[in-house]
Amino acid sequence: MIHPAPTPRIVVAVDRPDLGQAVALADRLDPTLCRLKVGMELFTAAGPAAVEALQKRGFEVFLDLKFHDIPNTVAGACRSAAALGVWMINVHAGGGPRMLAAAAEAVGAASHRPLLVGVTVLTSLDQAELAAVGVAASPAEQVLRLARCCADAGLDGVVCSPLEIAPLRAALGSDFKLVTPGIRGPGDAVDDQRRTLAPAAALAAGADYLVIGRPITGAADPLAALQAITASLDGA
Ligand SMILES: O=c1ccn([C@@H]2O[C@H](COP(=O)(O)O)[C@@H](O)[C@H]2O)c(=O)[nH]1
Repeated sequence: MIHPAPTPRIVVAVDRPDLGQAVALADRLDPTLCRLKVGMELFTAAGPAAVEALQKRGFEVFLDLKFHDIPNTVAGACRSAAALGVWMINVHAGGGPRMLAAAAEAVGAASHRPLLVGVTVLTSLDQAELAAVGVAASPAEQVLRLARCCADAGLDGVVCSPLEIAPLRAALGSDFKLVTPGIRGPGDAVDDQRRTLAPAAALAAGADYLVIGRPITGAADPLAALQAITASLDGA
């Protein structure tokens, strides 16, 4: 019996300053092993052409622009993003229930419906920095609060750190998508991330998708790094 290729769980963050460098990186990766994430650095430099170039190479694209504005503006941005034919888009959960509902409604009405997830507490934030911006709750408490807002508004899931997966799964069930950046193996530089976990541990905890940038894109051989992480997920 032929088994279909499993859906890639790894989303590689193509944080590159221009289209040429983004395409060069994509050409050193493999769409059967990963999806790609286009974030604000690349999209600001190259726009929709970046999405199109990566899609043409066979990659599904997570457009990570973290929309955060008044409901009407975010709804329009979500419509424009959906029209690019991307696999997933996101908004900041902190935009509030009405903004989240407007985003969900806009995506629901689109002819191509991407997954819509809400960014909870950035994985670069720890308890002290969260307190500095006026949030007294722990990161885990705040993530859960924002994730409930996302679920209530009809979003498909959230972006969270892999450390918060267990309480989110318990509260929001198995269909709610958990997308986790902050992925670092024991030998990796932590960089600016603060709430991190290794790839296999994140998957075993129940993450749906692992967003990984520098541990792959900063490697001398990005494909070898991707293959090694993919192999480490086997059985997780
Ligand atoms: O909370 C968040 C939300 C988004 N990101 C993005 O994920 C990647 C992570 O890259 P690394 O190089 O693996 O740190 C990056 O594009 C961020 O913008 C996040 O890290 N945390």
